[in-house]
Amino acid sequence: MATTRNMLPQKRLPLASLRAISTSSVGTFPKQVKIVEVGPRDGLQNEKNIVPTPVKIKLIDMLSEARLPVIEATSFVSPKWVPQMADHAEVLKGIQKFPGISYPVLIPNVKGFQAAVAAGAKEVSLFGAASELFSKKNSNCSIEESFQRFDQILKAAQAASIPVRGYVSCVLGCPYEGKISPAKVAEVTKKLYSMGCYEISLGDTTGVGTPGTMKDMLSAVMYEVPVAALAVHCHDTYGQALANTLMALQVIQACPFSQRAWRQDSSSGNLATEDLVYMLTGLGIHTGVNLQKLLEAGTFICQALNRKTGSKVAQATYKL
Ligand SMILES: CC(C)(COP(=O)([O-])OP(=O)([O-])OC[C@H]1O[C@@H](n2cnc3c(N)ncnc32)[C@H](O)[C@@H]1OP(=O)([O-])[O-])[C@@H](O)C(=O)NCCC(=O)NCCSC(=O)C[C@@](C)(O)CC(=O)[O-]
Repeated sequence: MATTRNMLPQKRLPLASLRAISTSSVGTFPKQVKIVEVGPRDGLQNEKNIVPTPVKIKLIDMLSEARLPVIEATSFVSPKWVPQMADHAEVLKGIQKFPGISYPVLIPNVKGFQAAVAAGAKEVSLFGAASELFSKKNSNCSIEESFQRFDQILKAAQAASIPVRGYVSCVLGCPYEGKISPAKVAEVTKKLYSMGCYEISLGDTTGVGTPGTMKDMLSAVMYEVPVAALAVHCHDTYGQALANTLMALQVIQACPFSQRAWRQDSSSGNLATEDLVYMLTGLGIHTGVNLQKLLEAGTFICQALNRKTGSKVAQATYKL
């Protein structure tokens, strides 16, 4: 059975994920954006060598110091599928929980949900796909079967008063199926929303999207799901993540049904959080993130992994 290392694109570190809430407009952009940092999960899950648990914990603590409002800490998936995340319970228990910061974890099924809650998770994220083949390769089930799993998770989560966020992968293309229709993305997203996910993050898993395809996809999804429940998760494999993020911010802000509130989530293969924060700050958009401390967290994980940073802002700041 293949692992996700073969299924998902190789990623540079550090990673960024962003979720935006706009309370009023700055030109055509939201005034405020909520960034969901996914580096400790989405980035480290693809590392060739197992990253030591203390390194993961220190990274998350440094990201907390940088005041990322949401930090996806780990995933309670099968360690046979993703050995990198096998220390999920130790990571979740070992990190400092800063007031006002949430630390959701990824789960694929009820078994993962129960293990996550036992380790102290207060929020979980489930993940589906708009591509049948990707669903099969990532979760060993069809899209329809994944809904049955989600139903079980959402019932268990409701009983435990745990909020559930949803991901839809391959919204702008699939590594196995190629083009994915916006209508299919809208259908899967609508299903997750109607089942009870409070927010759905639309993932450009392989980073093939462009501002054009982002616009078309979002237009279809926004027709079916309230904008306030949407987020985007943009990988940077083709260098489009910042542009796609910008387009998503504009499209959603322009939506007449958005009531000036929407959520965005942009992650990467990988868009560096530093670059994202730099761009948003330049647009006058508030994130609450301390860029200097974020740069320090990026430097820490790159040194720990013996990796050159993928962040242009870090390269420029430190003249790398
Ligand atoms: C879903 C399964 C488990 C199905 O995998 P399966 O092999 O069909 O599962 P199963 O139910 O037949 O169980 C097989 C074994 O796994 C165990 N097992 C079963 N569940 C769990 C669990 N939760 N935690 C720990 N162990 C588990 C289970 O107990 C059993 O153990 P055994 O009896 O053989 O010793 C598997 O396919 C899996 O774990 N997949 C996760 C793959 C993954 O993590 N991918 C990356 C995340 S998705 C992503 O990155 C996209 C995203 C979110 O970032 C957005 C984007 O970029 O677009």
